[in-house]
Amino acid sequence: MDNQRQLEQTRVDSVIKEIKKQQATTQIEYEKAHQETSSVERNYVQNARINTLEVDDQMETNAEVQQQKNLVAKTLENENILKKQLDTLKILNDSPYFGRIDIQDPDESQPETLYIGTASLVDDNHDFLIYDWRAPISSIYYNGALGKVSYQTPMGNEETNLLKKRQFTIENGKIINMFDTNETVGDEILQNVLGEHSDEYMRNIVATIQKEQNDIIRDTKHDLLLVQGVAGSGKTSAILQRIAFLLYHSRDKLEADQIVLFSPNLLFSHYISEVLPSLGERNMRQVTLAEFLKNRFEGLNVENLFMRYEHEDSLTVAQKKLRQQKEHPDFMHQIETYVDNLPNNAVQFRPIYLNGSEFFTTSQINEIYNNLPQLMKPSQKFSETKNKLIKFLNRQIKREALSDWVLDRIESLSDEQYYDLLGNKRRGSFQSLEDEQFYIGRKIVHKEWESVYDGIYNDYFIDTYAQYRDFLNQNYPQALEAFDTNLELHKMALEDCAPILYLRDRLTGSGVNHGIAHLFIDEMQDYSLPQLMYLHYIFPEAKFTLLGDSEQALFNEFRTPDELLTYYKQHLDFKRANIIKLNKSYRSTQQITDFMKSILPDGNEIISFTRTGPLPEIIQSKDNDHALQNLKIKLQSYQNDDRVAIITRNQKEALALYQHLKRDFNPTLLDDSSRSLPLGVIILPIYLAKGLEFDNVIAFGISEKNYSDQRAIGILYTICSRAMHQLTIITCGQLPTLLQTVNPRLYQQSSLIFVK
Ligand SMILES: Nc1ncnc2c1ncn2[C@@H]1O[C@H](COP(=O)(O)OP(=O)(O)OP(=O)(O)O)[C@@H](O)[C@H]1O
Repeated sequence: MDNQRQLEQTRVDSVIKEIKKQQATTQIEYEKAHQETSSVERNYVQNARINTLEVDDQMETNAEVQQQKNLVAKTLENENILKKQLDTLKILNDSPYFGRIDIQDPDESQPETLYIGTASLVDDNHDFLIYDWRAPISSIYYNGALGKVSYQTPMGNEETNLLKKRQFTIENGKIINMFDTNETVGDEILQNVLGEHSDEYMRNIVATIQKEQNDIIRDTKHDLLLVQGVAGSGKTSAILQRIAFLLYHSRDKLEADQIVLFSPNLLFSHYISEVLPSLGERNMRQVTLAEFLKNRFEGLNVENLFMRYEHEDSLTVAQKKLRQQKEHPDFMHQIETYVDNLPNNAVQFRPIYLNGSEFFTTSQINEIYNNLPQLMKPSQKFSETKNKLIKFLNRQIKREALSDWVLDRIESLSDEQYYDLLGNKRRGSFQSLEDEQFYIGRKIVHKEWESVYDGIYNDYFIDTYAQYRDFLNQNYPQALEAFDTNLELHKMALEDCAPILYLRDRLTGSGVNHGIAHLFIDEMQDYSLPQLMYLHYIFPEAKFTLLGDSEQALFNEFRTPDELLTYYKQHLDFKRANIIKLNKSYRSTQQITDFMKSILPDGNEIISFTRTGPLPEIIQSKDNDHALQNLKIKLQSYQNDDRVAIITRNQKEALALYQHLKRDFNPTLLDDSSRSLPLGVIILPIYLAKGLEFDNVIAFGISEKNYSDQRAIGILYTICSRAMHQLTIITCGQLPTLLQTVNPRLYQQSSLIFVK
């Protein structure tokens, strides 16, 4: 192997030489392109500034400006392409590839050797020195055992014989590790990767993608892909790789901003933000459900999952029942029936105002709507009403264009303002001066009445809340009081959001976005079905990839993966749905995984990855003061640059803990607006730790009182599964029942600081 290693190193050296050569030439081209863009931009600015007072000049200027604008866009595009090439070459320069496959095609006499890396590299002879990991042929590196293998190409299925599979770890141009493997993409390299410390940013897993993860990444057949995976099984990693794959696979028709990822919180958005750039791709759009809803309910304080989680215990049985009803798909179907059969006189119109007085009154709008053919659907009537309102408005504008106030305004315009209003028209080119004044006058009135246009375009003439209230009144009168109180307080309950938006969009025919091609939802167990139904309604072209872990359901009731699939198939109208399950947990050491799986009733399905570490530690404390004392002793055992997360059940506990520790340990208390993960001691409630991982986790405040309810198992499981290397549980009082069933051999009990 030593000889082999030498040969491979020689190849690495020559590939790096080629990379450096390409870097040098691309850099020159890039600088040239950059200069060109700057000069074209300068030209553009100058031309745009040219004296626009002379009519002929102005015409010429307009045409030239448009031409220059196109030129700027073109040179900029060229510059961006070169910049992307440079970024990719930089990534390759550090580590050109991580895999090699030797294949023998049936019709070839000689085997062929291919190297696989983050991106392709082609030399002057058009030979591939490196194949992109997303190329069709590369899939056999992740999928195939030695022997006969097949892979998908755009032309159909191809077969070949896989003779060798070799893995490398290359750092700064030197082979650190290299070995041949048969079936899986190697445990040894995976061991090393997983043994490293956690970082502020998630890393890509391109060199060690596992077979079942590869199925998720390369799936292009299904329009609903459900990924159910145990904690730490690489769901998030796999979907980020999937996004990179899709961008490559459909590179002619898919752009990063046609992909939306709903992430669980802002910390998580920050945590995963480096993965795609490290693969040479642009990031997709990212949004949290809370941000998405906040944008759509401007001016209202929209409840988010965290608020709901914090207040969960204060709800009455009746309130919980009502919420369940609102989060049932039937509720959305009732809205459909309500909207589709809405009588004319029940549509809740409201006036459109201009400067405080009614411009279009409710009865005017009602009249337009009522006079439309009865057979039209409400959304058609609504858009027809909109068209008619615009026509009325335009007519009014024409009437107003030569009124006294407008003529006065024209008189007082400066030359510059006048030409601005003329736009592409030429002064003096109108049939008469009155025509020109009429033209300018219309522009002035149009500007002055812009808010009326806005009101019509943005559907302000329908009172959505009153409409929803009417729906509740007919179907759930018991829900009215709470809804009214909320509105008075400018609040909106989370369970009302999707139904209201659905009602509004279905009634007005607006809100639908055909431009989104893929929608990803992480932590899907936290979404209600009405929310998903609404997202499917407004993103009708989007293929959905939903990932989650039923066991980590902090907010909703538990459903098994198969129940979920059936449930979604029944209520979400997708044609080709598929579920992929991941059972192997990669994040934590075997000791931590074995411990956390023993908390779950059916945890046996979880397979731990064979990476060893210390047993989880349970420190029993007799009361809260003692628990704090133990916590402080434990914290002293860490170094300043360790990242230690103390995870509590809720924000109140986190805050109390922060007060106790702030003097001695300078901890960081995270809340739902936090965006980054500093080193040192971090305190956070579990819902903010979703999707994240830490070298060391301390679960604090675990007591029988606090952890005996229905949600306790899911919460404790989620807390424990955030730990990569070390897990400590500090209890308060005797061991809670849910830990009593855990086999004592799976943890170490710290007796040193235990006081009876
Ligand atoms: N194939 C792989 N190669 C290297 N590391 C991997 C692989 N799969 C997963 N990991 C690592 O395992 C850890 C957990 O992965 P990830 O966060 O994607 O899991 P998850 O299923 O989304 O977890 P959770 O649901 O608990 O948040 C990460 O550190 C990730 O880098």
